[in-house]
Amino acid sequence: MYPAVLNNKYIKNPSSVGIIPTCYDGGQKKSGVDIAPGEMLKAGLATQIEKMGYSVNVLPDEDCESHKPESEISVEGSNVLNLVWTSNVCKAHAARVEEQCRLGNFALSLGGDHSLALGTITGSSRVYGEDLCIIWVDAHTDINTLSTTDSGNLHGCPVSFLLGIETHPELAWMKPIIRKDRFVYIGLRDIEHKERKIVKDNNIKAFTMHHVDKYGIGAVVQMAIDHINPNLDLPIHLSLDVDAMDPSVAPATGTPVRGGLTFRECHYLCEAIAETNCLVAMDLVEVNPLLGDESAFNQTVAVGNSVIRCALGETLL
Ligand SMILES: NC(=[NH2+])NCCC[C@H](N)C(=O)O
Ligand SMILES: [Mn+2]
Ligand SMILES: [Mn+2]
Repeated sequence: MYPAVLNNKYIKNPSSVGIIPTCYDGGQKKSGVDIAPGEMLKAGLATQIEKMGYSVNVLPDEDCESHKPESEISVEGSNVLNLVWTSNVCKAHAARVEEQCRLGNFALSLGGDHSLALGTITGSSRVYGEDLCIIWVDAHTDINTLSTTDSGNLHGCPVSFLLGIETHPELAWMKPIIRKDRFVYIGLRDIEHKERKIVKDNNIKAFTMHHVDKYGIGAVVQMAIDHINPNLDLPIHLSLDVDAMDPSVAPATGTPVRGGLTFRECHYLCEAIAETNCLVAMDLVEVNPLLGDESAFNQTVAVGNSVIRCALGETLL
């Protein structure tokens, strides 16, 4: 079932990277997040990764328009938008992530908004099962349910579905769900009231920016990894929302929140996760090149690409 076996466990340090672009923007309302994968590739992402010694396979962009239903469903007691469309896109994306993981390739998903994680993490969990550990790096918890979401934006909801806190028949393909004790947040600083309760009631480990200030990023990453994967023998999927970084570092994003990770803190975090040799998949989401001026755009695309390289093992020396 596993893509490859080393020491009776997972392949470590895959030598090939599958880049899976899905230009989806229907999980929120600002246009532009869908052009991010193209811009990141145009800025040289694939060649940069090849230069690190990987073989790289860039998959075609998913045709999100073809997944648009003729009509959307409405959910009682919820103002959720684009449920069917998001489900269709993420289901297709999950199959592509699953395939890359089965081939033993590092599955690198480029979004799109963070609703795409409904697909990215389901794809890797089909291969790695309940061993899969998730590190969710974000300003936001993205753990609204269909009834708690005020915005109706599904990019604020994927975690509740991934952890089995929320379900809907339309998303019944999302199996298996992720173990709550193998999920950890880093970088939080904008959590809605109802989300706080969900995080606490479900005992989900969370390192906010308060913890980063108090302990430093080095200790926070260590504690996060110790929590989900103390023996470093389980596969890790990193879901990185660029808004985890401070808006001065990654300005071109739809829901910026001040007080975020510095340039080095986010790079260090990715370097430290790479050092575990357990990383099997990564998502880079919420870059919106249309928000801000040209320099904000270039800066955000470049920082997105550089954190990806760090997660793949780029070092300073
Ligand atoms: N992936 C993101 N940027 N999510 C932002 C979510 C913001 C807000 N909590 C909402 O539910 O709409
Ligand atoms: Mn966010
Ligand atoms: Mn997010």
